[in-house]
Amino acid sequence: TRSTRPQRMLKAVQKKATKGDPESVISAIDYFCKHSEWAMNVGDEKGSILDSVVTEVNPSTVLELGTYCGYSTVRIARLLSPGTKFITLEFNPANVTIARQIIAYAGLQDKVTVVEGSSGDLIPQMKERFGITTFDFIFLDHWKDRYLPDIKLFEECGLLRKGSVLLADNVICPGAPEYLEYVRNSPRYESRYYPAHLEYTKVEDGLEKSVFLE
Ligand SMILES: O=C(CSCCNC(=O)c1cc(-c2ccc(F)cc2)cc(O)c1O)c1ccc(O)c(O)c1
Ligand SMILES: [Mg+2]
Repeated sequence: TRSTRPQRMLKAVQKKATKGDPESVISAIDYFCKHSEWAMNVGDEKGSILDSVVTEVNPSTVLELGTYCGYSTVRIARLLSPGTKFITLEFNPANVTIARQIIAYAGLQDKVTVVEGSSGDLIPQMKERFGITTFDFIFLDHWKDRYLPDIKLFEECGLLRKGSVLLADNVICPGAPEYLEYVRNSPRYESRYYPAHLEYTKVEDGLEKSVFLE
């Protein structure tokens, strides 16, 4: 049967990138998405903003929601200090299989744990299953209608501390209007919008960075 887009993306990485070199894996995926097939990776423009926020926060604990093929996982993992705890959640088992291979090709398999399941089920298990007390940095890039319920879940589960940074992709396209309204109007967050474009297009999109104040 016909291959899937993630499978073709993995093939492009194995063909074009250098094993153990995260930069070449990132470039190979961006090239594939620009010249072969569009895919919903955060991309190079928003990816550079992600890089700068991760570098600024220099987190000890990181959570990514929505691994997809592992592009942003590689972007984040390549910047982390040794000993950082990094967990990424993916709902789709086929994506988990591809992401693990792309992350391993970049040589970053020891830096991150890819967990299959839904954020709604897994977030309440973070403390007991992964020994997390709070997250220093969270990247939201999963179902856009899960951003708001999941940030409330982080609060309820006591997974945020004063200064925790949440960075949300696609707040304009496809959009997360309820999430934006919440973080921009809640006294518990200091929010800032980083304008950019939908990956590999000229369509307006951007990232919202929100710092937990409580
Ligand atoms: O990862 C998933 C699967 S949903 C993929 C989310 N991402 C998107 O939908 C997404 C979509 C677009 C886009 C698509 C078509 C367009 F025309 C325009 C934009 C762009 C992006 O950058 C995206 O991130 C997951 C689900 C539940 C969980 O609880 C969990 O933990 C994880
Ligand atoms: Mg996205």
